[in-house]
Amino acid sequence: MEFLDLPPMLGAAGTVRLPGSKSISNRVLLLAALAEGETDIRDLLSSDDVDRMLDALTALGVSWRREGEGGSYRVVGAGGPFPVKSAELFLGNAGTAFRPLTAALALSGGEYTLSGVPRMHERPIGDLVEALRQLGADITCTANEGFPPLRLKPATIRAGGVVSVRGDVSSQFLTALLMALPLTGVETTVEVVGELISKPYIAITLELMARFGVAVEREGWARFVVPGGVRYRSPGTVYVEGDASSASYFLAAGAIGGGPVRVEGVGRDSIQGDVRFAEALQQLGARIAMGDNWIEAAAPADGRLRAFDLDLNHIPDAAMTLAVAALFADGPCTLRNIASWRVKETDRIAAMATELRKVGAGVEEGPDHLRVSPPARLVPAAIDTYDDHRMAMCFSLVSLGGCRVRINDPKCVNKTFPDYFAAYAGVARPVPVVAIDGPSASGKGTVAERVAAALGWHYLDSGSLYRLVALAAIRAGAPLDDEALLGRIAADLPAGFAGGRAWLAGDDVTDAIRNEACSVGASQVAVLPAVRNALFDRQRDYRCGPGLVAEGRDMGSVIFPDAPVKVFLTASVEARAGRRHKQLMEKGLAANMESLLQDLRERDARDAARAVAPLQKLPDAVLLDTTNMDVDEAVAFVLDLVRGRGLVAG
Ligand SMILES: Nc1ncnc2c1ncn2[C@@H]1O[C@H](COP(=O)(O)OP(=O)(O)OP(=O)(O)O)[C@@H](O)[C@H]1O
Ligand SMILES: Nc1ccn([C@@H]2O[C@H](COP(=O)(O)O)[C@@H](O)[C@H]2O)c(=O)n1
Repeated sequence: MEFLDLPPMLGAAGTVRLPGSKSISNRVLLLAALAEGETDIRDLLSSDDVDRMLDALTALGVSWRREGEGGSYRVVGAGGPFPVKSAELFLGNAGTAFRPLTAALALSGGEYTLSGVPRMHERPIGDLVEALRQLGADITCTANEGFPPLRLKPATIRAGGVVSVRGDVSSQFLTALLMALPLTGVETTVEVVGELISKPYIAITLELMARFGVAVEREGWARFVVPGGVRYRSPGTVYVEGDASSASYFLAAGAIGGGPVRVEGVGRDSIQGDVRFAEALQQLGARIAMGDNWIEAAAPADGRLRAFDLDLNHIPDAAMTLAVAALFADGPCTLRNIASWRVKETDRIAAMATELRKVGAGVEEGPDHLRVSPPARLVPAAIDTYDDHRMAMCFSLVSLGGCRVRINDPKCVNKTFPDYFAAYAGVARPVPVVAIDGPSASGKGTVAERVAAALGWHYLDSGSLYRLVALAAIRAGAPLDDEALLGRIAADLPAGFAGGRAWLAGDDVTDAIRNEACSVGASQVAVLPAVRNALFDRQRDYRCGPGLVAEGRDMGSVIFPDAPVKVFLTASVEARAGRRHKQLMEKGLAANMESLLQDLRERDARDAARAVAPLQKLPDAVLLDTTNMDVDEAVAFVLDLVRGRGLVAG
């Protein structure tokens, strides 16, 4: 399973240019394909779901081409039903392609099959099929009645009169029917059975149909009259707005992470219902500003989001972002009227509940609601994403709680926002790390500790952890090459640092772990992958705001590969042996230059030669040779690097 590790973040601020709206992109493509004339589309979303629609249009004989590298496309409309009368279409998990194409093809007089990924075959389509059958369409659900795959055959379409369609499972059924009906040329009334959900999506449909020359009359949200004798006509050029659902992650990032975060591409003039996510965020206390084509969010004045209890039926997609924002609220939060989540890319109510619990939240799950109680402290977790782009994008926000989070299968964002994580990295500010690696007795510990003190940051002496494992093993009489046993000792190590001292099972072992046996033992246990794996997350947990200075052998290569400052601190082996000799003498301990030299050479060789996480200077690490440098100079050198990277002021 591929994964992406997001480090704990200090906050979020900046500007994001949004990708095109998925809902608008796929609707505009279909309308342009059915219209008379050629349509220039600007800022079309580039994503898996849009690719499925473009592939389908090609298979159906509609000519289109991409112009240049951006989102500019030209579609040559068919001026009515699709010209190709027989095709097999694979539509992935793209509901915005599957449902509207089903309706348009059912009225196109050809023989077609439509299928998708297994999850698509679990997502209901029976209400749409039923409505199309009322018009005379010949549709067979080839596996399970009411679900894809579908087989469509030519049939005599009896348009006119009244067609009823349920509106309480997915609003896409009504969208599909409305967009297809002008193909019949006969005035037809659509009556919605049950309370229509996600009304803003129908508003998008009507707005876009009007731009393509078909004005639908509506009575409330229950009756829609599609006129007869009209055809879609290209409006010439259509601009696709930025995706308002995608905006929700960045607006929430601004509200949680300080902000301001500005999204460009949607604003006051948007036709997308999900812009109302900004209003919801405002009710949580976030400070929101809006222009015609942008929205900006910043944290509440007192820094903490307020608990909420909201009906979110009108913004079902963006509402998922609120479920994760609830982790940062000052009390339990309730999301109501979200039953449609159950039939989306995954059962989003169940998935959200499972993953929120992993990060420590208390969650009550109902048929159409979620109640989220924020944890006192977020817990690092690996988040499963269920092949659902929104799960991946929502849970990236956990990192703003100063908590690292792993996103499994991060490429699922390709469905709507292939560059999501790059965009998130553009606004989220990771807790900075200065990684100092180098050979024994080079002065890493001395320099790192002083740099940390100067910056007011946390300090990690990773070598001490290997020393503690060695000491625990020696005390337990464990052979230092028994990998399985040593791995268990490292995983359950009852050790820590407090008051500048190292503790093992309640004993102060600060001096004990520095003795000869522990020094040699540490470098022996450090070659064992089971030991290194067991200490992996333990070391990463030291990364806390405002920053961390970490020293060892693999800080920059393995534990904190994204550290903005990496230093390889070294000195000649003679200088190092001399320093260690002086250090030991000052402590009143016996020391012999010859044996110190030999010991350092052996440890260096073992550290550099081991298969896992060997000691090495990485290309992105700055070499700091302190052979002829004193401690003050070395510390000043590292502090200059930190300031030069803009990680601290001054
Ligand atoms: N640039 C320097 N010039 C002179 N002495 C130094 C310098 N840097 C460190 N020292 C001294 O060298 C000794 C060893 O340094 P330190 O313990 O920090 O090394 P280390 O790389 O962390 O070692 P180890 O890997 O064994 O933990 C200390 O007494 C320290 O004061
Ligand atoms: N990141 C690290 C740190 C240390 N080791 C091993 O532990 C030994 C003791 O480390 P000191 O820095 O306290 O000398 C060292 O010799 C290494 O073998 C490591 O592998 N990775």
